[in-house]
Amino acid sequence: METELKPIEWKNHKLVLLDQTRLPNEMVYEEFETAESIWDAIKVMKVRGAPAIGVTAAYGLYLGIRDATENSFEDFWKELKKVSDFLASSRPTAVNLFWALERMEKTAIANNHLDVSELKNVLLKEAIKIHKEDEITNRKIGENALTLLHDGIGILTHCNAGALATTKYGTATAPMYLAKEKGWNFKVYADETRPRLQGSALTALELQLAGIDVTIITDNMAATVMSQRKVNAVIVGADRIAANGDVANKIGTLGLSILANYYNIPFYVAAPTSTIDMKTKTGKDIPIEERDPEEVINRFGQYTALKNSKVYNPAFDVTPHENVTAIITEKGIIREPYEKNLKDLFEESKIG
Ligand SMILES: CSC[C@@H](O)[C@@H](O)C(=O)COP(=O)(O)O
Repeated sequence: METELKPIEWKNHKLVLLDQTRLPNEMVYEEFETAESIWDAIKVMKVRGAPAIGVTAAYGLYLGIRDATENSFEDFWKELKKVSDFLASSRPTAVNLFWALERMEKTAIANNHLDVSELKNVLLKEAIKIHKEDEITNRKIGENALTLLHDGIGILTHCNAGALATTKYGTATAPMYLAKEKGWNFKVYADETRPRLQGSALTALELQLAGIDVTIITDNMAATVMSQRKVNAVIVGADRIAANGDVANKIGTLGLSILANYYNIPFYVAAPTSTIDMKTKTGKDIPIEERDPEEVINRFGQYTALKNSKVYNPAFDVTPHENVTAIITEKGIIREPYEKNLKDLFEESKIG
């Protein structure tokens, strides 16, 4: 098995995605050339994780307008907006999807004086820029996060906020890759993350391939490892952070934050500023995706409950900002009062 996983690649004028639904057993790379197939890849989670969805959607938008025949900007814009709105309907929670599409739209508007063919090239360049920036951003998140950690630490993480959820390093896992580079001795506990098992199938896989000491636990074992003092910090990613610091992330994150607070363990959220949605006031305003009940009751083609069972399957939950020790971004570490400090960060960094 290859040791460096490449979740997203732009190659020979096509988008190549590592099909994450087949991990950890098979490494299958699939090529994409249409917005429709990319919409489907996001929906069925061949590609998943907030930053990775954003990067994929940016390429998807380019692929959706690449063969457009419109000559005037006005007609081209109508087509572009149609493709953008379509891609935006693939998944509702991770704000990076909307952030990347908006950035592509703004790029089109800023270059509306160009020939449509030149404009298409500018849009491809912007998608590639979004892709490349993600790697740099994650490394910076890792460097900032490392200042809060120490050699010998035990870290618990949930879902996959790893390299597979981004383009490299991940967000929650970025300090782990950097700690490994520094030769630190540390242990990671990866929650299995029911129902789709991103923790065991993806996080444990990528950390193991990187030679990082990772132990899988089922979600209901988190309290035990915390009570046994095996964990000194919890680090998770985020799908959307509201302006007041409330964090939407993979279902189960809220429970972990409550446990971490009970056991006095710092609870960190590692995310790029593109995951912070200043237009969403609080966690209550974040749309939470509900997924197919089959994810809960059908495991690997076998029912584990009666087929007609009633099932509730929210894919994300919201952790109130009171439970978050710090939000680690590429631009710095943010603490309470989140509303003020996030506002200052956006104003000082001139984001948005
Ligand atoms: C850096 S990825 C952050 C989040 O997107 C991640 O923690 C998560 O919840 C992923 O959910 P998924 O449903 O697998 O897309």
